Amino acid sequence: MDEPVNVWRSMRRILARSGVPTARLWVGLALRLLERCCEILPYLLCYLWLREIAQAPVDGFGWVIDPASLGLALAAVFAVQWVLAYFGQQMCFSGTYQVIGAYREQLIDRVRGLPIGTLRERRLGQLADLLTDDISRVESIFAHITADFVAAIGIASTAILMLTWIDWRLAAALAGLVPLATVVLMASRHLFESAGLRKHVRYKQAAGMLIEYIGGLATLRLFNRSGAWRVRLDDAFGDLRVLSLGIEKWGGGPVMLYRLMVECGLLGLFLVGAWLVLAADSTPLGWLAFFLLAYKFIGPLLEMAEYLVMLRHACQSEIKLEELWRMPLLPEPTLPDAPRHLAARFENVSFGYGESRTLHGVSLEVPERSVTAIVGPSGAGKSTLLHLLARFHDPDEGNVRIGGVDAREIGSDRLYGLVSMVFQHVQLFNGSILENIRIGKEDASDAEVMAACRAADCHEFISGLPAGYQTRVGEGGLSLSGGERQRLSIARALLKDAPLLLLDEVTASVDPQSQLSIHQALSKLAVHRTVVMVAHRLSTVRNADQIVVLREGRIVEVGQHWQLLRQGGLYAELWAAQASLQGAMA
Ligand SMILES: Nc1ncnc2c1ncn2[C@@H]1O[C@H](COP(=O)(O)OP(=O)(O)OP(=O)(O)O)[C@@H](O)[C@H]1O
Repeated sequence: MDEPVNVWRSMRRILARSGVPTARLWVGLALRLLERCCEILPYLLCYLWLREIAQAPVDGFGWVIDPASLGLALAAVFAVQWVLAYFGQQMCFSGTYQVIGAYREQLIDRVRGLPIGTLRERRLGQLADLLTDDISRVESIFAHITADFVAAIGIASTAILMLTWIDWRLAAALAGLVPLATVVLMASRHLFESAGLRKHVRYKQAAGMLIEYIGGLATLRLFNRSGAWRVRLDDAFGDLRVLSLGIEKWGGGPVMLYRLMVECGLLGLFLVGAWLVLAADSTPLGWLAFFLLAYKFIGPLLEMAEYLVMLRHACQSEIKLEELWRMPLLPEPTLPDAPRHLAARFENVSFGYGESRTLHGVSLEVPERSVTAIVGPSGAGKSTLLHLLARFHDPDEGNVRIGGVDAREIGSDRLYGLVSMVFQHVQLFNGSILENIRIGKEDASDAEVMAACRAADCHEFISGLPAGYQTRVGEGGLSLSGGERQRLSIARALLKDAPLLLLDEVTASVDPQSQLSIHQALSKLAVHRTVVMVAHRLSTVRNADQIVVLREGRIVEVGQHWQLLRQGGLYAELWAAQASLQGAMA
């Protein structure tokens, strides 16, 4: 977040991003402005009444002397104020929710259109924070702070107008105080902003550490390292506390200074006013009215300075959301093309996540209805290669073709209709097992779901659960073992019945018994499909039609198991290493 805070720019961006008519919001704000302007009218009426009593009447206002007329006029003012307040608040709130509702919906749609790779890179917690906490801070800009800010402008300007009418010299001196104090407030802006940026960076680091600490707590405790980590975490949050105090100092300090300047000035003006009365250059009534109205002018101005600080805080959330808005979407073709067959092809593909390259000029044929296994040392780029096929990212150079068509030209809806992917870590959603498997095919009948589960070898364990297919899983539901989750995800993929199947280390974290049943389920899934799988355990890919060996982002060998063993290269080395490990463990 390098962008400096600019309240007006943030507000304009929110309104533009929401794309809905904003008339209701503006009318609501105008009504609230009028309501606060009316707050001065009772003072005016009382002042006129006192002038009548003091026999210094104002032309045209003789009627106020009659208490009934005065009471009626006051009642009318209160009624108008009440109506304005009621409709102003209603329209302000409904206008805000309309704008922010649309802003949120468009942002969620935008997030939906981000490349899957980008979504996987961002921490889910961060995204959830942005879409909940930051949006509600942005909402407060229009729902509360701007309305209060505008209302404060209303009352301050009416008060100064009336003061001008009563004694223009004192009013001019009072108004002159404000620009002076505002200069001090503005000068503090850059200090506040740089402290805000430092806090944001430190907050990101500390939040990342906290998530890591919670996620890895079991491991850290096993290694007796949780205490040491706790100290690191305390340090990070300690720094954050210091920076937050810095924000308060630079954010709140200038407001206090502004307040001090305005109040000292006011004191001076009261003394000058009193002196003018004594010198018979002003009336005691004028001085009293000035005394009361000056507070009505200064009070809202002091509030405005505080609202400005609140607005800046809220606009920092808008800037964070703007980063999300600006993330590039997955480009969609204007005229999507349909793949003509089910073979895939990498043509001189290079790709990197940042500055450094992960894949270098990879070329590979994946024949139709075959099983291709990708193996190699850790970090070689195996998963990245698979992800490019599912268009989690687009290559930096070269093309990925499916059925003869560049994956970029297929369009994501059609592409994801063609592809089923089973990951090592299975995401289960909050809901029943039935609902979780139906993600594979929304309109699948119960019988279809059960058939897929039988084929994936999970029908038996699901039937044994207390609520069977209605058992709730996911957050707050039943926790399943790695192998059970894996088989559910295979059932999901079977139900989807997509012709291109991508498997990313699906048996890496399960026991040998589960491995066996997962492999049996996968063999059923692989029939008549083009399968590309990433595997660490070479014994699981022995029967693949072709094995692709990657090292440091380059293909170094391609062939069948026996060919690669005979070749005596990297695959043979990896095979020998795994065999000796198994021998040692047996
Ligand atoms: N989202 C990402 N952002 C930045 N770098 C990444 C990202 N994903 C992978 N990498 C890096 O790219 C390189 C290749 O990663 P990849 O996961 O494709 O390798 P792999 O061969 O599948 O490794 P492993 O067998 O350990 O899973 C690694 O150096 C990894 O750190």
